[in-house]
Amino acid sequence: MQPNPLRIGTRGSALALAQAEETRDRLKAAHGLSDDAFEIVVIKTSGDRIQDRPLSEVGGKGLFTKEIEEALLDKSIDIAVHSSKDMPTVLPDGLELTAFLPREDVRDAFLSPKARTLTDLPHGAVVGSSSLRRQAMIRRLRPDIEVVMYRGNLQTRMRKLAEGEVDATLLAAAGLKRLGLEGEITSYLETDQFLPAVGQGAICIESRSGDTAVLQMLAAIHDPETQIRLDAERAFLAVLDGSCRTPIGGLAVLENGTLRFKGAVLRPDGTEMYEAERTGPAADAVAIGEAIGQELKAQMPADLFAEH
Ligand SMILES: NCc1[nH]cc(CCC(=O)O)c1CC(=O)O
Repeated sequence: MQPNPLRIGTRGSALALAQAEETRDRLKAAHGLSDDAFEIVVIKTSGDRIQDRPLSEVGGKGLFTKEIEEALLDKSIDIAVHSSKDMPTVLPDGLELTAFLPREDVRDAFLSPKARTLTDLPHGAVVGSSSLRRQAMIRRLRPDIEVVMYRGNLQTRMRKLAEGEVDATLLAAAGLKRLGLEGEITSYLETDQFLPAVGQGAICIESRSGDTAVLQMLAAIHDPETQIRLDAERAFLAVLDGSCRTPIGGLAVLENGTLRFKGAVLRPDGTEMYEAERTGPAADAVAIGEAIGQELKAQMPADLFAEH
């Protein structure tokens, strides 16, 4: 039994809170604990403060984790709950991703009051997205569409959509499902056409290396399959030095101990895409992810990620 409550650090957005609560509820169920065994500590990050510019302009990944990692290191929290998609590939010394929850839907969702799918949108329609990957993939599939920058939390984005500021938007299905907003999804973008971001749909827990009490507690809610998939995806991203400036997609799936990995890099304007795919034993997850990263690096022109 924990003498002191386990302090769970999280950002304050509705999605971040839902993820922290899901983690707490899984820990409660696994260990037969009550709510008083936990304290959810909300931490405001630089990423939450900056709302008016694309994340790729202000420094990208890391913006949503820095202040939370400082709280882990100074021991004002015990664990941090994150969207794996938002995690940099390199963590500060002394911190590790020590657990992954079972992965949610990895797909991107299409939301529009005007058309059922991206393909059905009228010529010249306006689609809102702040993700360079989604922007590039939309432009690749529909060069006629105007893609506009679209930030803000989920609720803000849905309001802008309802008010007709854009004709459609793309969001991670996982986030909408976790918020009980699955009903807002018009259709799904299948992963063979529209490769998700590395880590999409996976909640990860970060804690201090060697904090054995916490590690023991987390072991009961950890999903090893999600970890294997994320090991491959994060190794892939690390080779490409992926940040929010780079349109990159990557997805690992596991079938009977075999890992299948597909990665893609795109020119931001959607005019070029380079893809690679490979299968191998789950035990080689990191090597497979790295190999795909190297393969794409060798294929793609050096200026692919240059500003346009
Ligand atoms: N970058 C924001 C972010 N980080 C994680 C999710 C969704 C949840 C997930 O992928 O686990 C989202 C919102 C979105 O992309 O629609």
